[in-house]
Amino acid sequence: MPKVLISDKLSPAAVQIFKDRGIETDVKVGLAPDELKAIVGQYDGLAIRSNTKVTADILAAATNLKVVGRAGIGVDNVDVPAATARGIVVMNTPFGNSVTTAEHAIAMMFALARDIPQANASTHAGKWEKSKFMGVELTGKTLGIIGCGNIGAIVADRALGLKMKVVGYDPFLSAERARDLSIEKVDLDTLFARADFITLHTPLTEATRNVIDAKAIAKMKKGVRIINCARGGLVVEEDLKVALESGQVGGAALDVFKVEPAKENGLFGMDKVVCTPHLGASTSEAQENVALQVAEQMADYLLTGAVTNALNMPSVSAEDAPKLRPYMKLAGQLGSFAGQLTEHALKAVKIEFEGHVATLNTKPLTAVILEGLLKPMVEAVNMVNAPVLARERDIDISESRNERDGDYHTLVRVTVVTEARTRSVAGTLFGGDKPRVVSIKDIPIEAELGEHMLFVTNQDKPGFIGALGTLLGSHGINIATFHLGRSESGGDAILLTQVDQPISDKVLEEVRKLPQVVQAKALSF
Ligand SMILES: NC(=O)c1ccc[n+]([C@@H]2O[C@H](COP(=O)([O-])OP(=O)(O)OC[C@H]3O[C@@H](n4cnc5c(N)ncnc54)[C@H](O)[C@@H]3O)[C@@H](O)[C@H]2O)c1
Ligand SMILES: O=C(O)[C@H](O)COP(=O)(O)O
Repeated sequence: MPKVLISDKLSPAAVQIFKDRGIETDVKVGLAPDELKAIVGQYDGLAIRSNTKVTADILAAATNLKVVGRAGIGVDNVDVPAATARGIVVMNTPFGNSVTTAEHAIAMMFALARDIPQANASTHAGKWEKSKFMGVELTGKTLGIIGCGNIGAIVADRALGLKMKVVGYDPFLSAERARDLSIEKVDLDTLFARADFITLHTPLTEATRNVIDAKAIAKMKKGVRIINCARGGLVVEEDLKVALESGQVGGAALDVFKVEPAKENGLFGMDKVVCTPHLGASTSEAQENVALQVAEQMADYLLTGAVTNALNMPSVSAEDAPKLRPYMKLAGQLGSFAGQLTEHALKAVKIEFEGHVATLNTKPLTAVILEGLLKPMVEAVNMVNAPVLARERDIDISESRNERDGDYHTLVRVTVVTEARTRSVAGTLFGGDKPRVVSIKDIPIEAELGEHMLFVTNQDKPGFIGALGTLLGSHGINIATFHLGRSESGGDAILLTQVDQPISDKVLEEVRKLPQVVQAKALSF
């Protein structure tokens, strides 16, 4: 039975889902890194929010971990490359808290426009400072949205409802999507020049880090109000402080900080600053959504292999997972076959899907093929990190799909280009779920791959098969299956035989010395 650790405060709905799905669940919130490191090796899944830092060090101790589930959006607290390298799937819940966070940004905008937190504190203090708090109307003002993804788009929608003008900067926002959202797409300097309010909704990346610094602030309208409900590192807090003091920035509403938990910060106590402690996602609705989603996704992955919302692996639906299972085996075998035959640097891999398989989600099959292919060359490769490793090695990967049946109802062909040659191997499923190799180097053959195999290319001449059988017999090697193929009579021939024990280097050398043999390889699957 898989075991999951919940290490941040999640709605109890998550525990219930895990329990209902037969997954043992421990809840241990607030563990110090060393405490987490000491126990993480016991678990198959780790469910977190933003508090748990899933570092490379923690992952190194997570010897059984298969999935990290982030109940929320940002995964900047997870070392995703380190997880990928260890074959650990990292998934999030990209939509569960978007509305709630967008509403928080709008609430922050109102708070800034009308000094609500300051007026609230003053009124509670019995001061009745009616003339002190003079706000601004939002109607007719321009809101600049930096990052127009899920949350940015909802903020735009709400702002348009408030009769604001909305300009947006997002290099990945298409003109068509901007039109659909009624956002005027502008460049960053134009946004700075036109916006009365600026709200940030990008992830924290190298491109977005410090996007609001002194230089950027100098390009903004005097008195601009800035809202950050995305990530702390987007704003240079020291520069913001200077701009608030000078009046260049008229107010700032911050839900996120460079260092969290933010117990001390240079902006705290400033008159024009409104702060909340990373509450963007904190509504009962959003927390219920993300907890349910993450638990379902993690349970699906651990129990069925279905992958949803993974950041480092292609998605596989629960419906597709059983259909893909026999193909995963076939794909792994074909990749492994090609990888074990490869003796030179890989330049390109061409993967063709024909017939029924082309109607399925083939991305996971490509990942498994690459895993099999790279295994003889790269230590610790798995289907999660194989595409990354292949890219790092400049291997050109192409995939084609043709839903029409060819000679077979379903076929996967892997063609490998190395510095020395181009070689292909193809396979199908017999009876819907039994992998068979049906062509090697374009020579037809029909073979089931077993644990220990001998693959030989030879000249099609009489006497070879008898000689090989005698040689294997003289070493006490029992032949389980024997498959032959040839391009034409007397031409190139191939032989693939399954034997009951591994073939030693000594036996292989003797096979290679048989007069007709061009190449002989012991393969294992
Ligand atoms: N305060 C909170 O509690 C809270 C809650 C939820 C999400 N968030 C944060 O909000 C952010 C946005 O979440 P989302 O769900 O909208 O993400 P999203 O991926 O849907 O949208 C992010 C957008 O940013 C854009 N982007 C990327 N690089 C950019 C750049 N250099 N300049 C401008 N735009 C760029 C992307 O194209 C995308 O459209 C994330 O960082 C997330 O972690 C915070
Ligand atoms: O990225 C997110 O989803 C938000 O920052 C929410 O973080 P939290 O789950 O720690 O509140």
